[in-house]
Amino acid sequence: MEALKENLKETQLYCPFAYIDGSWVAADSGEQIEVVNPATGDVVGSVPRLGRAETERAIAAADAALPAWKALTALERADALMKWHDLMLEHQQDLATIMTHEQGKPLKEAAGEIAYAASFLRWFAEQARRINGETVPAASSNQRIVVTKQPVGVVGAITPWNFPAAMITRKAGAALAAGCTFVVKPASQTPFSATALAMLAERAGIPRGVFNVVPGRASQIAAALTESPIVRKITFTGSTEVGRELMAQASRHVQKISLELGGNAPFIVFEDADLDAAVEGAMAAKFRNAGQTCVCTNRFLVQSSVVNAFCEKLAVAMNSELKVGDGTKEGVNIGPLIDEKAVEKVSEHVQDAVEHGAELLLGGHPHPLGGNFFTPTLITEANDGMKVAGEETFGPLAAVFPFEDEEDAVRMANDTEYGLASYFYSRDLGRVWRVADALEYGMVGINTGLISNAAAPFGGVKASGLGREGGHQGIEEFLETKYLCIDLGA
Ligand SMILES: NC(=O)C1=CN([C@@H]2O[C@H](COP(=O)(O)OP(=O)(O)OC[C@H]3O[C@@H](n4cnc5c(N)ncnc54)[C@H](OP(=O)(O)O)[C@@H]3O)[C@@H](O)[C@H]2O)C=CC1
Ligand SMILES: O=C(O)[C@H](O)CS(=O)(=O)O
Repeated sequence: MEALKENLKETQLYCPFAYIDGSWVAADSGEQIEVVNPATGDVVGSVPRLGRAETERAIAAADAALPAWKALTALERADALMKWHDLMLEHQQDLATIMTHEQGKPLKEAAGEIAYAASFLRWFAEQARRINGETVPAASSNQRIVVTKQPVGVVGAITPWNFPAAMITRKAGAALAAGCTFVVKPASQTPFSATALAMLAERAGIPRGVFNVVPGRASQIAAALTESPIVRKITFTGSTEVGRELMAQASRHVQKISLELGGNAPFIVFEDADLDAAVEGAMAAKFRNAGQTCVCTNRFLVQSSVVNAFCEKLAVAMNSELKVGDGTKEGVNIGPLIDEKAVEKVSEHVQDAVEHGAELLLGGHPHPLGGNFFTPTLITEANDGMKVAGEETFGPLAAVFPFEDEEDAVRMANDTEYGLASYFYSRDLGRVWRVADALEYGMVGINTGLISNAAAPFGGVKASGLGREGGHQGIEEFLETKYLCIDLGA
């Protein structure tokens, strides 16, 4: 715990409390969640383990804060979000240090996430002032049809450990810009990024009750959020399994719901691709956050005529560019996985693939550093009978599946229950449009391995979720449409 605070310029950003109605509070039970550094196993600190009763108080606080917050002008809300944005960037290094200690990603990558997270506050501050209604030609001359937009109200959010700041601001930025108030349960493995955000929201002048952070028992907090008719929107990022549960729970009060769930991204390399560019894109799409992102490539589908050349180039890049270690150490760009269970899953996928005929070209085992570190791994001759074909690995395993022709590639790419991100490399214009049209995914990276930015509608289809975050679509998730029919009389 001291190690983290000693590394902060501003130790007050280390906030071991929940944040409800503008107060820093403990759990009613006094229970705590211990947070462990995934690289060292050291205790980073503890936060309160809240439950149903505290969450109900947070919902009540958000409800009480709603009228005044939504009555502000769009410009006033935008200004508050921009102050929060500026404070995030002012404290970028401290926020990154907190994140690396609790989530493990290398400091440079954590600082990048802080900038990415802040970009959502700026994006939605701009969007706040462009929530437009419309008038529609009425059927009769003495009537007027007006369509207006209003905030949905109190929002309940549950977020994952892999992007502990960006997944909160991607939701809270849109919600607050729309005039909603917000209660978020962060992942238990990464609560300090969330409480630091609350500290900065408070300093930005965001009024008490507008933004609340409730670390604690996931099922109890989710129950409190979904059983409350005051909560009008549920927004979740995490596994498809939990997303399905929340969708069912949200049906009780017909709450609006956005789900950003799991993925199984294909990365298709056609024979007409620029192979060097494809390898550069592959490194970005596979190894960001040590492979622990929902948009990371899970399957490399490579045309058989270029599969050997691609694998050779990718192996060279992996060997020369990837350095595994503690994310606080200079030069490290592959940190630990989040926990032992994650290491076991990657090991299981590698072992299963080899047992079913895959050829191991690089790595294939936990890293000599031990603990939660895993050696970046490359296998080829993968096929659809392997676990890695259908399950999200969520780790540094690059699995190469050869294919024969374009039709084969599209069929293989779409052969999954997921539909979040996909990528392909081709320099044939006709192929680019044919494949982009045929891929059953919410997002398609074409000749690039990095697609995430606040200006674009991020989200998936099928088992990867519902709704979009970012773009102009992102704020619509927190608005209701109201239709006014005005009769002007005789
Ligand atoms: N589409 C996207 O943008 C993203 C998708 N994901 C997906 O999530 C998975 C990995 O993330 P991970 O955090 O392990 O996912 P989980 O779904 O396990 O956890 C996500 C959040 O849900 C909470 N949670 C866990 N169980 C329940 C429950 N029964 N009811 C309500 N909330 C619950 C967790 O709380 P607690 O921490 O206390 O257990 C955490 O805050 C992968 O499948 C990944 O692809 C992850 C990030 C982004
Ligand atoms: O949690 C995730 O995986 C993020 O949604 C991925 S991204 O937005 O950083 O690309």
